[in-house]
Amino acid sequence: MVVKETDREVVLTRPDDETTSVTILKYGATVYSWKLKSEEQLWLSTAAKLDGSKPVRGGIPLVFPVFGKNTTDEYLSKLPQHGLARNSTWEFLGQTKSDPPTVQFGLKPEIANPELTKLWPMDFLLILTVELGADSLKTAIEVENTSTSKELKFNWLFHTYFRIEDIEGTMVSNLAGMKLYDQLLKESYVDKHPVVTFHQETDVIYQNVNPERAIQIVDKGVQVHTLKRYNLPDTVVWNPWVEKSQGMADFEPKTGYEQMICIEPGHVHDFITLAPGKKWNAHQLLCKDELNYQAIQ
Ligand SMILES: O=P(O)(O)OC[C@H]1O[C@@H](O)[C@H](O)[C@@H](O)[C@@H]1O
Repeated sequence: MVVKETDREVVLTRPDDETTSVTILKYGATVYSWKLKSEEQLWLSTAAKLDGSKPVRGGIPLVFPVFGKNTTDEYLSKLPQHGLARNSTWEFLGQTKSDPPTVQFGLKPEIANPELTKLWPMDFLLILTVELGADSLKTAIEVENTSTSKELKFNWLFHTYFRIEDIEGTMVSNLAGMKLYDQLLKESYVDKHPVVTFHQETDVIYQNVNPERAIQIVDKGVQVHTLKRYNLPDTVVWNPWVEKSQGMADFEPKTGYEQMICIEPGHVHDFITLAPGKKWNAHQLLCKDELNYQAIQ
């Protein structure tokens, strides 16, 4: 069977290749496993909670309507870090296409986490579409402002945890020349390094990354993941390294930071504002591609 639904999750398998599958937890509509020919592509903490008691540490948590912890907006500032989508149980809307196998999940205030919608009383409809290609995974989001009178102000981000072999042998390409905000230094500057490498905690937001740029994760000269984006101008690059991992109870093993890198495409530098009745769409495509070092224009 291509789509298997249980109370907790949905598993989508390629009809032509049962070793290629994606598993989506209804809580947060969180993709927490994507296997390509039996090989896991995403990192998931061994202490991740999959029982709905907290957002999943790993996979692809969804960040909406706010990235990080807001301190200025009247309503968004009341929400916890990264908003309410990853801590709400979504509705499984079913399979929408057989080739490539595609499923959808929906979230609206009536079913979202009531503790959180109380703090952020807005009208919205989110539709997440997950499409399992032969060697790719596309996650697409549509945000609709279902209010007839109020604007909807939000961030969106796919918090993608990629599985890698060894963080110190890994580099991320095609972000050179981009302006970034370093969340640890609290400073903005242009990244002049030809590639991003990792030797310590990293938490940066690249802004307005040209949509033509495919971000590539390269392990000792070999492309292991390629990330393409639509309508997601910013990219967060995060690795907690030693100390920060120690402080996260759901981050295990403690050496797990060596096998993960978060490359998170989003719209987070500023807010999207949707007029009543309007929709906004974006997607990320995780795939494999030739190594392509793109020149800075
Ligand atoms: O622990 P959380 O809420 O899942 O966040 C993890 C990280 O998410 C990243 O997106 C942020 O840039 C980091 O600052 C943050 O630490």
